[in-house]
Amino acid sequence: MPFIEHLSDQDLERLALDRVVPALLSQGFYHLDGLLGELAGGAVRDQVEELHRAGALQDGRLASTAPGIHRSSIRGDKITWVSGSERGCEAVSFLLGLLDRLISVCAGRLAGKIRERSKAMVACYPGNGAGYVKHVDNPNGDGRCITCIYYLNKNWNHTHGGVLRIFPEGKSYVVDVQPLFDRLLLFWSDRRNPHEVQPSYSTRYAITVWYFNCEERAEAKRRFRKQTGEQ
Ligand SMILES: O=C(O)CCC(=O)Nc1cc2ccccc2cn1
Ligand SMILES: [Mn+2]
Repeated sequence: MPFIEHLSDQDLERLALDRVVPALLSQGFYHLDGLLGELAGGAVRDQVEELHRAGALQDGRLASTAPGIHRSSIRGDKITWVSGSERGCEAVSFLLGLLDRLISVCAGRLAGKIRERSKAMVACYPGNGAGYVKHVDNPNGDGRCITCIYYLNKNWNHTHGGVLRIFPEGKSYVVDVQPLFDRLLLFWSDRRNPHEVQPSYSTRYAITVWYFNCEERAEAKRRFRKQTGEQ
């Protein structure tokens, strides 16, 4: 089913240059509503729900868990990684294509070469009060430059919790973002944007991709090869 092109190339360019880039440069984060529209946004949500129903979402891994600390007290999401080429992920692929177009226009105005990204991480907080403790996505220069999160939750309100709270570095205020349907949030992945997911009391779906700064990514790979003794 061909999706209605909700955003033309010109719309995307205007969005990138007039809103996303200025916000990233001045505040370090930006969110917008109505990215895909009801039809395509709904199709993405249906495909993510189907992944969940099919049991494709597993407990999010942790780098390390201190003995006696149960993982879900740190990170209660269930995730899977998709490239978008999988059967049943056509709408996710459409979203990723749109994000790639948006970021490539932004990249022309931002420092560093931003040309690659991660696969898409599809995440579900099951609504049992689990969240994700305050953390920085890229604290040590692993190459991740921009975090893009697309939210899928219809009829979400404050009683459901699940707010993404950003603690912008060096600022006295916090930024609360509700995980609303068809909402896109972008922020610098490094120490400028520690963030947490507050306890969620309803099923909370999101898709995250990380865009890489090529030089930082290449340097991180060199460091990794040196540490692991590979030539
Ligand atoms: O769903 C949201 O609003 C954001 C949740 C979130 O921060 N997820 C997340 C998930 C991660 C998975 C692997 C490595 C680093 C990660 C950092 N952050
Ligand atoms: Mn994060």
